[in-house]
Amino acid sequence: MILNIIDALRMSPNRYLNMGLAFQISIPLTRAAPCVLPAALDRKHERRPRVSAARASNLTSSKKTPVPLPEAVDAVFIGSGMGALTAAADLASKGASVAVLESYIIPGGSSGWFERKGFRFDAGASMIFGFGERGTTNLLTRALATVGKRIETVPDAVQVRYHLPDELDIKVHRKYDEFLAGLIKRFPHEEKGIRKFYGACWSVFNSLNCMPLKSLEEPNYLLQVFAAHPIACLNLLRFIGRNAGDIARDHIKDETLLKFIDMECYSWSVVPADLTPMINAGMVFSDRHYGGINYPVGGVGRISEEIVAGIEECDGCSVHFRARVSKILFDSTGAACGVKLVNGRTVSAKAVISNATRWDTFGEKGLVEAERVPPSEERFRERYVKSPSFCSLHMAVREKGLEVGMSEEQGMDCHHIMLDDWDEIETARDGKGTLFVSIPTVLDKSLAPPGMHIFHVFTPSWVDEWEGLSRKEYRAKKEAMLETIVARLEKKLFPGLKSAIEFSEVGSARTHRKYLGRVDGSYGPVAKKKLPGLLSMPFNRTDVDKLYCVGDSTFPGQGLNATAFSGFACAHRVAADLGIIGSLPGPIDRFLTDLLSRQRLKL
Ligand SMILES: NC(=O)c1ccc[n+]([C@@H]2O[C@H](COP(=O)([O-])OP(=O)(O)OC[C@H]3O[C@@H](n4cnc5c(N)ncnc54)[C@H](O)[C@@H]3O)[C@@H](O)[C@H]2O)c1
Ligand SMILES: CC(C)=CCC/C(C)=C/C=C/C(C)=C/C=C/C(C)=C/C=C/C=C(C)/C=C/C=C(C)/C=C/C=C(\C)CCC=C(C)C
Repeated sequence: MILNIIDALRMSPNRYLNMGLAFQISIPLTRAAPCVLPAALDRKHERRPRVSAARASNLTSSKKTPVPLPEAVDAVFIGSGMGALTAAADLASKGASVAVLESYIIPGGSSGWFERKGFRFDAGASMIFGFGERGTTNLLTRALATVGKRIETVPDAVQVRYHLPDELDIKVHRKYDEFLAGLIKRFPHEEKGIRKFYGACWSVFNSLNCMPLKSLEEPNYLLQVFAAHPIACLNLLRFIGRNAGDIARDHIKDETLLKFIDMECYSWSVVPADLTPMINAGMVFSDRHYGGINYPVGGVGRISEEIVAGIEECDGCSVHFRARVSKILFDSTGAACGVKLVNGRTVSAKAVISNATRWDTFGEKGLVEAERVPPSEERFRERYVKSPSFCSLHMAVREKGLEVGMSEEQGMDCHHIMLDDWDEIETARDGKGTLFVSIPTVLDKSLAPPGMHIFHVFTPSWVDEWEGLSRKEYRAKKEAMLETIVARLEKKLFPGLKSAIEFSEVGSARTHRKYLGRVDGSYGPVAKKKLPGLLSMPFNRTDVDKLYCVGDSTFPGQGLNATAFSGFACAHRVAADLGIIGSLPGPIDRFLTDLLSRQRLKL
């Protein structure tokens, strides 16, 4: 869901140019001293002054003199999504030299942003998990703290309000008891089942939330975590091969309630409960009541801006924009040893980490040449497919015109999910399926001028719907999507919306493909068939020596908090491989890791 570059350049070319130039920064080549890090997690919040996106980008660079791309680093990252930034920050904090190469002009990938006429829009992610203060699952708070950063957030009292068929109007309150009371009121005959299903989610979450979260393919860590938390580990083993739908069906019989649970899963995993791993459901359905959903003041883009600033404060570490990688380089042993950019420049590295999707890394036109793609990637493609992309509407809306629809009962919650017909949940095209609505100005007024709201509305959409159109037809299709979606929202949620819109922009699956560098603009990999929970999702190592993946193509999948986990896990495995942290003796480590991978791949 990202901006149209032509419009962006038309509106403010210098700004984007400046942003690009601001990041032509580099570093000395030798191994760096560890940063003076990290800030304690309980450090007092500091409200940062609001700055424009361009200025904020310039400010993220703590280094005054632009320096060129490094020739060699410990770890080079392809892309700067949340997975890569977390891993880079963690490695930087451990003393490794890192270079992050991002093809776009700002960091964050799906958690990026753009500005128009004094409005700051979130390009993608807007409902943020993992920003809590307690436990170990608050991985975004931790990713920032790794490089000494922290962001002020606004707690959201309601995670989401569902407006579903069968007049199912459910608010997911931050307070668990309030959410449960609302659901039980609607399905009193299923009280026991509801408590059992969501109770199982808590059981998963509590087990995760008591242990340090690192790489599951680092046997030394696994042994330690088993020794320190045996009950929690055994409990996780009980759930790791299961899907949420199976557990829901163990306890619940009412078909409408089961459809609601499908929607609860679909709203973030884009597959129904049957295909949604229970570990992930446990995280999402519990963290929203534990750490809560918290909106970062100044917009979602602040997270990646701050992590970038933190990385750049570490010796030997840098982040580069307009730095598109065209291929991964290999040495004579077949191990990855660096990357080549589209401009012909190269960076050598002891570890190469791809934050591009699996398809963009190993696919037909991917970063790894066909003859080097290992057979395990074929197995991945047998199990996972690309989810659809989204069509996104970004709208600046006058508060005044909306008052008609904003009765106390209707409420102005930040996030809404709307569906008119259960059969349309996954399949409907042309804006007739599930609508996701995010109005971040409900929580943070600073994103828009006084009296204005930001609406980000999106719906699943496939790239094939947008291919083969002339320029005129493409524009007309965007217009038609806008009309259909606004009409649906006016009818059910926001009367007066149409006339309150000051301006709008529509992003298609093609927009996502282009600006996120994601194949077909896909939201991420989803199970092709019913799989044993998370068991067959690849970890960070690949079958190519010294080449790692990070981000939503790796365990545990989509979501900022999930990709932050993959980042921590990746940094841990890479640090062990580079000898930065201790691990079991090499051959034993390799034997155990391979054994674990082989067993998982059979599943
Ligand atoms: N509310 C939410 O939490 C929410 C909402 C929307 C999306 N998401 C999810 O957030 C997750 C974040 O994903 P992620 O960490 O895997 O990454 P990402 O897709 O967000 O970022 C990848 C980055 O890599 C860059 N890139 C790709 N190929 C490149 C190349 N060849 N050279 C240089 N740069 C290149 C892209 O420009 C992009 O910035 C995704 O799962 C996404 O679906 C979450
Ligand atoms: C040996 C073995 C293998 C094992 C052993 C046992 C153990 C130890 C285990 C462990 C495990 C672990 C650690 C795990 C972990 C996990 C995790 C961390 C997970 C996470 C997850 C998360 C997630 C999934 C999240 C997500 C989210 C999302 C996606 C969101 C989204 C949202 C949306 C899109 C919505 C929007 C809406 C509106 C706007 C309305």
